[in-house]
Amino acid sequence: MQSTNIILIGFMGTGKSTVGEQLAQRLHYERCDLDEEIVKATGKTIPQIFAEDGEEIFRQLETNVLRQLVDGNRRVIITGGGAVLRPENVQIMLRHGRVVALTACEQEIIRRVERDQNRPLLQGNVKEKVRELLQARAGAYDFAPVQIDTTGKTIEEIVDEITTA
Ligand SMILES: Nc1ncnc2c1ncn2[C@@H]1O[C@H](COP(=O)(O)OP(=O)(O)O)[C@@H](O)[C@H]1O
Ligand SMILES: O=C(O)C1=C[C@@H](OP(=O)(O)O)[C@@H](O)[C@H](O)C1
Ligand SMILES: [Mg+2]
Repeated sequence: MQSTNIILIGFMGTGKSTVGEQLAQRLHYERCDLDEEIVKATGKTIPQIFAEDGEEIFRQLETNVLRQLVDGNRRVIITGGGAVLRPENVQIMLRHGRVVALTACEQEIIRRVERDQNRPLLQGNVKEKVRELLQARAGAYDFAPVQIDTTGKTIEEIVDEITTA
């Protein structure tokens, strides 16, 4: 595998943060998580940013952090599920790394995110929110040349697939 950045995209709960950590360890790449960098930069949690500043500010922070992180090499850049919504971000990703999309079926996504309170867009009826957002974002992750279905796979199997893709 060439030395460059690997950029993980995918809907919430597809395992970007979990897989990214193992992938970075395996390849001896630096692990960079957009959400974590935003939290560090603002001193606020993600739900706090959404509640106090709104989604638009969060999206701007996401773009700013993405721009900074791609300016490096041998990084596993873990994005949040909505980072692909800005065409500007898609261009940055394609220009600066190998973009890998993780997918999972709807039931599996719901099972994985159900008990997590950290996703402001999924508060309330999680099943309904996931269904609505999956529809609204249909096709948004298709631009990645590598697509990996994570349903029923272990993290190790997914990392294997990414490193051999
Ligand atoms: N392949 C997998 N099989 C089972 N559970 C998984 C898998 N990948 C991630 N998870 C679990 O799903 C939840 C969401 O994973 P996370 O890595 O936070 O996803 P994302 O960053 O894409 O939102 C976590 O509890 C994680 O342990
Ligand atoms: O899909 C989204 O819009 C979001 C996904 C989250 O990251 P994960 O995909 O890691 O859950 C986080 O960035 C924020 O809650 C918004
Ligand atoms: Mg994540």
